[in-house]
Amino acid sequence: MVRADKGAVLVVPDLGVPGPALAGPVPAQPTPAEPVRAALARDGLAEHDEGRVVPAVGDYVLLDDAGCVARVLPRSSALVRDTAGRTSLTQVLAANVDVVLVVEHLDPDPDLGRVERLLTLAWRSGATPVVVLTKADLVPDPWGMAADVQRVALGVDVHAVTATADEGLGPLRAVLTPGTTLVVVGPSGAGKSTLVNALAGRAAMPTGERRADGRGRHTTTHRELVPLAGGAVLIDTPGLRAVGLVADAEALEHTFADVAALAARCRFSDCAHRSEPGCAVRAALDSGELDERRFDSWRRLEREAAYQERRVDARLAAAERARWKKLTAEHRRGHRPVPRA
Ligand SMILES: Nc1nc2c(ncn2[C@@H]2O[C@H](COP(=O)(O)OP(=O)(O)OP(=O)(O)O)[C@@H](O)[C@H]2O)c(=O)[nH]1
Ligand SMILES: [Zn+2]
Repeated sequence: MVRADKGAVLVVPDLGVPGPALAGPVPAQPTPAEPVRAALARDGLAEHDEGRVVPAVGDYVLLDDAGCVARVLPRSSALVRDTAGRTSLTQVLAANVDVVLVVEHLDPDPDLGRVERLLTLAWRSGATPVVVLTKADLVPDPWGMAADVQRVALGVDVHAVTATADEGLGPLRAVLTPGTTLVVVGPSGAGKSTLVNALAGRAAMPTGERRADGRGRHTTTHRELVPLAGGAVLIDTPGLRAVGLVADAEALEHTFADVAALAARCRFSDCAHRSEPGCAVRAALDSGELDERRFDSWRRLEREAAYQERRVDARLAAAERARWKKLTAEHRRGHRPVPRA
């Protein structure tokens, strides 16, 4: 699926190419499929394994005979954002993403906390993160800096690049095999568009330099699904750029595998790592094995994840209360309540 619209979605017919054949022109595909409009049910939702959902960019959908969206196929991954909505707890920004490029600049200095945050987001989605450090040409020792970032990006490939001079992009191009779907996340001005254009081999996205109106990306028309060279596909939706964190405990254990391993060695399983005896985390902080910055970053994201969880619980509880209220009211009016399975 290419784009969500009012009551309809734009879909590209599958031409039998492996992977998400949604991108339109790919080199091996001389006749690009034209996107077609497919209507949604009145509630804007479609059947999915886990109940009815809003189709997202990157979704594979099945159409019925009338050309309406009948079903959203199971998602291999989903980038989600927490919503304030009453009905759904999270909003899927992009589905079936294989690779999340976490883009961070080397100049000014990379913000390690932000890298950790975006890695957590990526792990949570089910996609594979890759860190891309941009503007290597502006610093004397990009490799040393990349090594510093690598220490907070455990088990993740870290690349230093100069997209403006097409330097260091080889390993990234190797990732972008046909059918690979990726998203790019990172702060404004990090060089995401420049990077994507270098990877696409053409101006697929407007870069900072060409935006003279000063109004930022929201004014640009989004292609949503951008075909890159080599048959990979980039999902570029406006919401992705400003995505907030949806952390969960599992994703944090992935991003902070080192801290999690230490915490597992604390004497008490509910250790708060403050002044408890036998705290392996404190010991590592004291010896310098774990640095304070990383510990604080972990703490902050843990708190956010816990908050998020409470909010989800509260919303579920409120929905349950509302259901009972309705049943009681119906009962009082003499209707027979219909218990839900
Ligand atoms: N020197 C140098 N400048 C770069 C490099 N990559 C990007 N830039 C510059 O950094 C600025 C911002 O680049 P963009 O690609 O627009 O950044 P972005 O991340 O897409 O920014 P938003 O659209 O605001 O999210 C532009 O002036 C680019 O030319 C690089 O490798 N080296
Ligand atoms: Zn502890």
